[in-house]
Amino acid sequence: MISVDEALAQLFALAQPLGTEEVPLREAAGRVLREDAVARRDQPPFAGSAMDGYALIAEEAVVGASFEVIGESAAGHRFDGTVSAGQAVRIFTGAPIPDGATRVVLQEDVTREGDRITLGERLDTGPHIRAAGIDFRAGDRLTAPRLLRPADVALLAAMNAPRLTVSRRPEVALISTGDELVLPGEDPGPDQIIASNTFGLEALFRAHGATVRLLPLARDSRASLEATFALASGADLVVTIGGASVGDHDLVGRVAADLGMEQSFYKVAMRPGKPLMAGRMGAEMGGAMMIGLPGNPVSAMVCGHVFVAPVLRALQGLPPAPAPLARAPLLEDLPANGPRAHYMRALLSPEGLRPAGSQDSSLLSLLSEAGALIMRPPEAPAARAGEILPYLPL
Ligand SMILES: Nc1nc2c(c(=O)[nH]1)N[C@H]1C(S)=C(S)[C@@H](COP(=O)(O)OP(=O)(O)OC[C@H]3O[C@@H](n4cnc5c(N)ncnc54)[C@H](O)[C@@H]3O)O[C@H]1N2
Ligand code: MOO
Repeated sequence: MISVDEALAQLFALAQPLGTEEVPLREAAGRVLREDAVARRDQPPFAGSAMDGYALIAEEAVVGASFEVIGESAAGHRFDGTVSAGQAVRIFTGAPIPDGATRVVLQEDVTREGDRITLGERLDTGPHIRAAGIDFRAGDRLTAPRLLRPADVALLAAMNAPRLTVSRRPEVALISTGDELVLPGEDPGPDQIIASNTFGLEALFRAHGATVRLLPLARDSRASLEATFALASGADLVVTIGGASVGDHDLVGRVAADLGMEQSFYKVAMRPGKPLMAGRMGAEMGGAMMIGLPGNPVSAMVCGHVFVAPVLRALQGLPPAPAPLARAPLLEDLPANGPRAHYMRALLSPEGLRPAGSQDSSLLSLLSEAGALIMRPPEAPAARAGEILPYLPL
């Protein structure tokens, strides 16, 4: 059995970054930028007003001073003349500052009669001018690789970058195994259950940028598994669920080996998720990376968060890194941990982390309620309420 860190290192060794494609800006959120985006212009491209008011010469802005309003500068429509002594230009937020003006006085701080304004008692210090290029300059870069968030998309739009080079989406072939499984909406027999983590994992993979080829449910026979594996051909990553343990009907490892899978590891010192396996499929399967998840629903989902999500990020060209952990206070004492890393389902509230009463790896209701997996390293000593513990947000 290897440690979680070793398993991740071996997975990252298998996960070589995929190729790239160009997408329009509107489809860039959630994708990984693979080539630097370069600003085509300064932002703002001119010195602009930060307020609605009057542009004038800063030295003349004293309480009681009076000015002649000689024109208007609005966003998109600059004032073409020059502001001289005793003059002001009506100006609006985002409008270019007219030549000669060095300050904007808020409209709340003046009284206006016809074409004249007089500055009132509560003048602030201004100048309410945004210099050209304070946000970014032509030639500035948003550097790759980078997972593009909505704020990045706004920045890229401002940089006038209408198309971006991003990673191709990894295609995951998802195989669920088991004679007991039926699909949601079907009529299960008395000994059957609904394939569940299949759909949780599909959602998780898609949230991490993948497209998912959802393959038909494979039965617990060599023939069915082989036929289903064949349908995975050409995918970047083959993920199986179930059939990973030591039972007579747990055939995934054996069938994958017969299909030329070169195994990197089997079994990780963690719970849930111990019977995890990974490797690379044979040439006839395109040499795709393979991850075999344990079937217990919580185990499969936990392994999805701890291993598959980081792999999907690495495939898209982000630096290999474990799932990011957060920290929060523990609300109840915890006993010492055993030799395997323990990912404990816990309720996350503003006060902190309350471990779920049962840690049975079949309980999806508890996983759904939990906002966090408390990360207990192997042999962690007992933890007291109030201690700050690392957790994986769900
Ligand atoms: N003698 C031992 N038995 C078991 C061990 C062990 O070390 N020695 N490990 C246990 C652990 S830990 C786990 S985890 C499970 C993993 O077993 P498999 O990967 O072989 O999974 P299955 O046996 O196929 O299924 C387990 C459980 O999960 C349900 N399942 C499977 N796929 C789905 C799905 N897509 N959606 C919903 N539920 C699914 C399945 O019906 C079973 O109830 O092995 C332990 N046993
Ligand atoms: O590791 Mo199993 O994944 O404990 O239920």
